[in-house]
Amino acid sequence: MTRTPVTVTVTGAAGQIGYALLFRIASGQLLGADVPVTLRLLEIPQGLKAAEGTAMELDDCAFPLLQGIDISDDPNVAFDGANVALLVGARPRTKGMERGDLLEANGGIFKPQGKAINDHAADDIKVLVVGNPANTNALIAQAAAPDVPAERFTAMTRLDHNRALSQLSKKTGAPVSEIKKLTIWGNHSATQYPDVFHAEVAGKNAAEVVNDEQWLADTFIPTVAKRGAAIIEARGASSAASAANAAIDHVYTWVNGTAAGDWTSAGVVSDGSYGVPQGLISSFPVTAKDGKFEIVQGLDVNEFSRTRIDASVKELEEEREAVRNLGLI
Ligand SMILES: NC(=O)C1=CN([C@@H]2O[C@H](COP(=O)(O)OP(=O)(O)OC[C@H]3O[C@@H](n4cnc5c(N)ncnc54)[C@H](O)[C@@H]3O)[C@@H](O)[C@H]2O)C=CC1
Ligand SMILES: O=C([O-])CC(=O)C(=O)O
Repeated sequence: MTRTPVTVTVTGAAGQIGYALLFRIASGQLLGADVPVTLRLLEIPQGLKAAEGTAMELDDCAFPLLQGIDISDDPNVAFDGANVALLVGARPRTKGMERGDLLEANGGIFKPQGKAINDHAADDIKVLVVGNPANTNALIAQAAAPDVPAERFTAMTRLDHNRALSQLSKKTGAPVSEIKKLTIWGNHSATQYPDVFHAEVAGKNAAEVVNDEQWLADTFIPTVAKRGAAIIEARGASSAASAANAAIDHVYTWVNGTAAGDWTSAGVVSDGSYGVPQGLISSFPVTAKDGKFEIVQGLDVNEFSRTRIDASVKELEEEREAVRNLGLI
């Protein structure tokens, strides 16, 4: 194998998403079946032993593409030379915690990680933030990395996108492979807006195929937006394998591109498109080409969509204001 290995740093490596993610990265599903990888696992000191256990299991898979595994509790070490960073580890909301407390606790994680990426990562670093609140954590990390182009920081809404694909497939009877151009707008939260108005089902407009605005408003949108909570209720733990799968999809698409005639959804830095204030990390319809995401331009946004996009963007603005007041950005 002659190709230089790609260094992939995963934070929260000993957590449940980490456990579902690392083996797929090492097997070549993140970057491609011919791309060797070196893994860097970042954990807090209490998580190091479990991360070592996961590294032992990775060894035991004898993945041909896996060139090495390093484990650290120091972001400056873990992000050194990183080409791809998956920021999964975050402080979960615990009982009695207000939103401000959650943002502050996560600021303590994502600000130093953003700085470590700024100071130590490779020039081509691509960052995906999975840990919640993902969009605002991505904003905190990005603000702490002034030397890295802002568009290299993204937040994960691909799980929401995949959830929407699956729900629309069930409703219409069309396989997911026949559904194109779905969009998740806004925040990875209950205010997100899954939009089918530009989507296609087997080449036909999805909203016309469904032809049921009440189903969209009362069933589809809340099912997708509240799916995370429904999984927690059913499983007693938050989504892990599906979240890891979406992280794989997000990075694979970012690196290898979107198919012609389709797009995907990702939380990316707004350039002001569709009235989303510049600088917010908001979910948009995006294409990927040559390792870059681009926001799909020129879509008509109807009244039904406008109200919902605005509500989610308003929440993102409030989160940005809160972290600004906390001195995190
Ligand atoms: N954007 C999305 O679609 C989704 C986001 N999530 C979020 O992903 C995050 C991780 O979820 P799980 O793996 O289930 O959580 P988990 O609690 O099982 O694992 C988190 C891991 O992060 C580690 N960690 C905490 N602080 C860290 C730090 N400063 N540096 C390195 N590691 C650190 C912990 O020790 C733990 O091992 C959560 O915030 C969750 O809400 C989950 C599902 C979907
Ligand atoms: O709700 C959670 O904590 C996990 C999550 O983000 C999701 O499943 O979408």
